Amino acid sequence: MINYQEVTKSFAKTRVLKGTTFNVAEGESVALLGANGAGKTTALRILCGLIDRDGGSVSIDGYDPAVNPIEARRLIGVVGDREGLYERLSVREYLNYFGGLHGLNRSACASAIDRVVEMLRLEALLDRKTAGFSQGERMKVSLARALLHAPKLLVLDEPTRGLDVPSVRLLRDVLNRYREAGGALLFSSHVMQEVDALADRILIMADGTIVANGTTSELIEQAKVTGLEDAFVRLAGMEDLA
Ligand SMILES: Nc1ncnc2c1ncn2[C@@H]1O[C@H](COP(=O)(O)OP(=O)(O)OP(=O)(O)O)[C@@H](O)[C@H]1O
Repeated sequence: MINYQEVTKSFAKTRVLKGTTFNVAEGESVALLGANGAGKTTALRILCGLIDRDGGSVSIDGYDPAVNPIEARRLIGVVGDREGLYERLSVREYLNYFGGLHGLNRSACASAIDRVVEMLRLEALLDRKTAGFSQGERMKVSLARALLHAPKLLVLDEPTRGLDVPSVRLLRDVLNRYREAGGALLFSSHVMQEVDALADRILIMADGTIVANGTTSELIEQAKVTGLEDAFVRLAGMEDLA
């Protein structure tokens, strides 16, 4: 469903992506690991059509997000590193607004909101304005927005950052239910436990390229170590820093 080929991107004179290549199949869950500044957010933002790439090609079910952004965004739900809530809107108003942007009519929007509210246990927050929401509440609302149009692929940038244990468990439960319904996931993370629990396959990013790609056990075997964290450190070339 995702075909990401030889993508390049620079900011001023800094080359961040130097030919990044990976695929994600329909219904697959893939984690993107990399040190701080490796380029994970940049790669995900290009995939979602939020910034332009310099070179290479990106396709989501045949749609290039830079050329067909509306078609591409219909297929994906995005939970970014900045949640982008509108603080003057209540959760209900916010979800209604995004339902409208996705072209859902009034009744389709109402049932989509009911579905995500139930899934994320948002009932008590529904008529509150989002100003002052905690990190966990903000994540839930972002995820509700991302799931509203029942996308085939969810893209999440460090989804558990700043979350307490119950919120992480709720997130994991929602993502597992989404996957059971056939959805694909691509998420970045620094938390090995979460990667191990959620990903079918792991991509390790270093110096602007994907340097390793495999299941947890394949990466451990390739690195000749005993755990995922050690495999990550070795394959990402960070042993001198660790
Ligand atoms: N808009 C921008 N302007 C200039 N430099 C940028 C911009 N966005 C990202 N960068 C730079 O690109 C590099 C990669 O950043 P990116 O956010 O993609 O990394 P990351 O792997 O997501 O890191 P982290 O794990 O810390 O979130 C960094 O050196 C960052 O400073």
